[in-house]
Amino acid sequence: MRWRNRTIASADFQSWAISNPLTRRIARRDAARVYDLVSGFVYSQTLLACVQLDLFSRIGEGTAEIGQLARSTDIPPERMERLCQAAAALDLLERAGTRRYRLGRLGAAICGVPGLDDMIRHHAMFYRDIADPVALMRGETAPELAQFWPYVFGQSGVTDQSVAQTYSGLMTSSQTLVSEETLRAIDLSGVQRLLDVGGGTGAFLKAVGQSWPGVERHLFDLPHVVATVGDPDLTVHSGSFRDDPLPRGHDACSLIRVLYDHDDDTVRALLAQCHDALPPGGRILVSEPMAGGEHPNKAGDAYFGFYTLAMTTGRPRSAARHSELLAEAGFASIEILRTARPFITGVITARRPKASI
Ligand SMILES: CC(C)=CCC/C(C)=C/CC/C(C)=C/C=C/C(C)=C/C=C/C=C(C)/C=C/C=C(C)/C=C/C=C(C)/C=C/CC(C)(C)O
Ligand SMILES: C[S@@+](CC[C@H](N)C(=O)[O-])C[C@H]1O[C@@H](n2cnc3c(N)ncnc32)[C@H](O)[C@@H]1O
Repeated sequence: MRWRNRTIASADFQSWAISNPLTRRIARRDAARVYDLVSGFVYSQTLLACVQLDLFSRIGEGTAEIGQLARSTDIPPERMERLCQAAAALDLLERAGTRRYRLGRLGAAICGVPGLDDMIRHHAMFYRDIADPVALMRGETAPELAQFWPYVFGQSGVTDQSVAQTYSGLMTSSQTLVSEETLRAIDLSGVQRLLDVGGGTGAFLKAVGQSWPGVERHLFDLPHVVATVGDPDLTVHSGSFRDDPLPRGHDACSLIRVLYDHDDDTVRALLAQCHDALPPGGRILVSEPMAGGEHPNKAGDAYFGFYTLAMTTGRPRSAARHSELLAEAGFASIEILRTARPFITGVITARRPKASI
């Protein structure tokens, strides 16, 4: 590996490799990947500008002309053209003639992902937090994301409904794909009563109701979060898993995008609580984006690694690490399930052993 890296790092080797028919393809591909890493933040900001200016919905299913887009967004036409050309280069838009554009494949896909628009908008804040990544890593900054998700710090005293609604709204809309992936991976047959711990406003349980209508659904979350739940089909329990016991009488419990918000001590205590609250044979389900461990991945290790750093709490964990923590809490029959889009979520299930230890 040392020899490989010394060779690739040589400028002479690089110019030889790009013109040699045998190595040309790999050299070109790696050079383009390096270019994308170097300039990726500009691509993300191009996307943010499109979203902030509502370009995709302004264009809709038809086409739009530069002058029209410029007027409706109050951007000078020459600059609007620059944005549209940049977006077309990224397949967000497509040229539909001179100075006219339609949605590109990726622009159309973004319109179809529930909540992605809001997720992209809130990245303006995340982007400011990682502007000086070294200062962030040294803990010398006061990241805004830490203020945006107040519940993570156990601020159950947060009573401001507008704060609760903003973050619950983002969480709910971003839940659709997570539920979809999770429910595709798991089989809930045999489950009679499911408790969704940290279930937010009940988006996952709503999806469970559609796929598994026989399952009785219970939600546990902080008081100011459950205050906004109005679904009569859900039984709502309010409390904090840090301070209160979990409700009993369920044969399964789920933790969807909950563990990565917290440090290992909180996770250990929460898993132990889930174990105690379940009957022997009861199932636990963990679903959240996961780090790759020995095979680091972009969503878990890069995106959520930095995201949780900016939140100043929590960390993404690999499936192997989750399995260790589950085993430590007394769970057995641990299964790592495959999802079609692991960047959306990874899924693990386990059981409290019948002869409990
Ligand atoms: C039909 C024709 C003509 C051709 C067919 C060709 C074809 C098959 C094309 C494919 C088109 C297609 C279906 C594309 C679909 C694309 C999709 C579904 C893309 C989905 C992308 C999803 C993304 C990018 C999701 C991003 C999610 C993020 C960034 C989530 C962040 C979550 C956060 C920050 C949560 C925070 C919670 C906290 C605080 C950490 O607890
Ligand atoms: C990242 S959100 C996930 C919400 C939902 N499961 C989803 O995937 O959309 C984490 C959830 O954990 C809840 N939570 C955080 N700390 C909690 C605590 N101490 N007790 C109960 N719920 C808590 C939050 O209120 C929030 O709804």
